[in-house]
Amino acid sequence: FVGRNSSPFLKTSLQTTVWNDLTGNVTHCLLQSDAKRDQGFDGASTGWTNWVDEKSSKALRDCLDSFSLQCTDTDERVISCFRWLSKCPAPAIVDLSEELRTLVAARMTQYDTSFSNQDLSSSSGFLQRVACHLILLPSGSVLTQSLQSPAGAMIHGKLLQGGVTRFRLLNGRRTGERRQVSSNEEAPSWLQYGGPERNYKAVDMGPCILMELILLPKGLEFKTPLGTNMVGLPVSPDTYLVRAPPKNATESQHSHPNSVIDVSHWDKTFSSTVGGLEPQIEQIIRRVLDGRVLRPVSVGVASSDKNTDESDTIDKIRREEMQGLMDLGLQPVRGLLLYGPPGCGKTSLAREISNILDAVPPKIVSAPELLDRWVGGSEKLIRELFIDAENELRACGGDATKSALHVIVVDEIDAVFRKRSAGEGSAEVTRASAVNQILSKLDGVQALNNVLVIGMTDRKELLDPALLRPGRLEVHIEIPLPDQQGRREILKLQFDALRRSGRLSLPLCRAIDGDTKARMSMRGWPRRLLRRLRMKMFAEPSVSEILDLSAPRWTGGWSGADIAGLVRSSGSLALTRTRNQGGTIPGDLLITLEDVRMALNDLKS
Ligand SMILES: Nc1ncnc2c1ncn2[C@@H]1O[C@H](COP(=O)(O)OP(=O)(O)OP(=O)(O)O)[C@@H](O)[C@H]1O
Repeated sequence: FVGRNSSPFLKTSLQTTVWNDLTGNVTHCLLQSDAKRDQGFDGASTGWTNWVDEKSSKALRDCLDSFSLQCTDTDERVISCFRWLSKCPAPAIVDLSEELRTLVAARMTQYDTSFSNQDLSSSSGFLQRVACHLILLPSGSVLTQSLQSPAGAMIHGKLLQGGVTRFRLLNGRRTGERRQVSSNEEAPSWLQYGGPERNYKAVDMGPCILMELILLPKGLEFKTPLGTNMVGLPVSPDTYLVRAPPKNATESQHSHPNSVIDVSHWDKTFSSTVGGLEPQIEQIIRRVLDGRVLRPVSVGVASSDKNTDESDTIDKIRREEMQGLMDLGLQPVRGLLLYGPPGCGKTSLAREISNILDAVPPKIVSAPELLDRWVGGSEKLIRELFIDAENELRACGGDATKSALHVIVVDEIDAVFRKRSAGEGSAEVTRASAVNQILSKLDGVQALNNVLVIGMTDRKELLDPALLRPGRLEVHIEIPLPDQQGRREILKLQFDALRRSGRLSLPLCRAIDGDTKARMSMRGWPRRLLRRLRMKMFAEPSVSEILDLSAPRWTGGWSGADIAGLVRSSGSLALTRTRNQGGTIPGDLLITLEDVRMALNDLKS
């Protein structure tokens, strides 16, 4: 796409190709609507929306419908800009109004010769009635400040990536909610009118990008920027908005960058976010990831991003190696199932895998979201999950080695993809056809090799056996309750931020690390015997007894989520104590072993 500082680029490339139709339609819509208003349909007197010429507004939306956001260049700057757009870390708006106005001004000369590019001051009133921006929302987020346009403004919207729920705010309450997913042609553009505040919430299935094109009635002008959400592009803004590629798009147009990923540190990256799962991580790397992205020929060379020649060579070697494996019939794994008791880190691990693969922003959905009450609705939602991968594979001429990897994470997979039965209830029929749909996408006639599906469940036994067979979710990895060593690692991870900011007392730090010296010492055995006796007599343990928090006596049978709960509970107890003692949070907050002991009692009772 094009940002503020990109005028030279905009003038050379976009003017003639990409935006031509759009600017033509914008200009036409404004002029036609003005003419309608001049004929007496004054918004102020007959209702604000009456000034709009519906026919030209519909033509403008049809034009928007054919837009999609794609990276069509192999230039590193373009790619990084594209990645930033689709992985924007916080809700943001990229303003494109100036670019659009320049093009509309050029267009206007065709209608009116007094409207020249050199003298925009006379026409600025007209141009100031047009605005266009991209709204970027990370998964599940909303704009920090709602948007508001004057009553009567025409707001044309188009979803370009992900999913969104759009709503209005009336007296602080959300109304008129509409949900839309997917960035393909099936997500139609919409028209809404200004007046009340509006906002957007990204559906929890990955980052969302949408475009708003706003036209104001005569007499109104855009003056102020769109508030605190506004940002500029952080990198050279040379990524473009293009029309959907023709079906026979050539390979060179869509050669997706196969980024060089150094996988030699993956195990360390994983273990910095999830604890106690080394054997499982080792299995995932060996059985799933190694076959996807090959280990670098030389780590030293691979990490030197600047040297493009060397990176290209490595990329070439990787592709050849990947192609060699494919020729031998060694297809990469397309599906991974993580199963085990709740709260043991399945979701955290899946998120980590999809982040590490760093190809296309992962789509993360909860399976119940895929159930739709309308006939064919669930199948459509499932197809939409795979549509980007399908489009890219088609653009690469069906060669998966040239396509980026698309990761799809489906949580609570048992809610939908359970064993099909002969039942004839409508819910059963919907579920069965949803299962069939995903089966065909994973390993049927429409199987996609550029996809990795990660399913998660607490109830593996409920899943349809056809889904679990080799070729589909073929690697099954159990994420069990952590053992003592695992609990110690999770405790260290969960307390890590507090420890690094100096908020943990020394005895607590020792108990987290497991005071092995004290445990192993034989000298203290009479005292230990006394302690055990006291434990039998009094229900509550004393602080001095907690030498190792990971010991079965304290946290035996706990999951990672339980341990995270213990940390939260201890923190809030310390917070209350500090406030009651008149201390300040930045200066005096210290979590002690006594806080943890009380939290243990609370959680166990
Ligand atoms: N192995 C672990 N290491 C670190 N933190 C963990 C681990 N397991 C769980 N947690 C903590 O527990 C929380 C919940 O974990 P997560 O959602 O990954 O579990 P889950 O197995 O997917 O549960 P469910 O099956 O109920 O969805 C995480 O946010 C994390 O804080």
